[in-house]
Amino acid sequence: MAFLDIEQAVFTYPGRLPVVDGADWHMQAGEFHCLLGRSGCGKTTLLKLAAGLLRPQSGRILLRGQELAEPGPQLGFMFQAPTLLDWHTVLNNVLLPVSLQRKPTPQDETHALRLLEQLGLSAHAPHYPRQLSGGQQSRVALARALILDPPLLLLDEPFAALDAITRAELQDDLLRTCREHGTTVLFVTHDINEAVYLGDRIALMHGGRIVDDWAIELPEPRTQDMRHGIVFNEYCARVRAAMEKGVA
Ligand SMILES: Nc1ncnc2c1ncn2[C@@H]1O[C@H](COP(=O)(O)OP(=O)(O)OP(=O)(O)O)[C@@H](O)[C@H]1O
Repeated sequence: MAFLDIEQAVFTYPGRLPVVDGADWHMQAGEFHCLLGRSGCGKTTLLKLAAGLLRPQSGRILLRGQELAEPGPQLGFMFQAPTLLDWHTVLNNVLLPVSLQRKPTPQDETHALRLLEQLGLSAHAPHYPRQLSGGQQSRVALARALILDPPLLLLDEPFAALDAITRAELQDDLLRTCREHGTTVLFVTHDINEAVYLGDRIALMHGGRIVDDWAIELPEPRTQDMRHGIVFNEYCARVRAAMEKGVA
């Protein structure tokens, strides 16, 4: 039994051919999994199945061996747009998942402030989202996704709208924070370089299925200078060739 098992999952939007068509994917606890595939191949749909936001018409999604019925506090989400609430401060945005369940305690506030500190945002806790840059807003969204210490974090191209340098900084923040918290991560991207940098494993989706799942054996912690190394670029070339062929 893995931490998250997707077994023969099938999902079809009404009036369409199946988008997810017998996908099998198994994720071990504490690993960083990247889901890579061409645009429109069904990555977001598979992520929503893994989150319990959609139910498969056949097949099963098992979290720690239990069939997933609906999204719960065991899951943190982060999407491409930070989707912060403009009328709440940064601190209250981070606390939102707590507020939806109960009144935040002083301990919750301390936790939120610690996450903001880890992400270099301490000074912005009393500010409003409109006073922050795009990269800072993404960091707030990441802190919000982590506030309930979810064992599983699902991210759908969260850094796609950011410039290259901010994106690299956020990638390092994400890796460090998830390692510290022992979070299992499912990260959707169509950027090969990003997938190789972040992933312990990369799953390749094509034709509604996972057609390959590679272990990326780069040293830990990852550092930006690895991107220029031979091994890193060999991984990128291998993954690109598989994506171009459509199969591994
Ligand atoms: N709500 C919906 N209703 C009908 N079809 C949908 C819906 N959502 C997605 N699709 C279709 O399902 C297919 C897969 O979409 P999905 O967003 O899962 O792909 P993706 O790999 O994440 O794409 P991208 O990389 O471009 O974000 C696409 O053809 C899309 O048009």
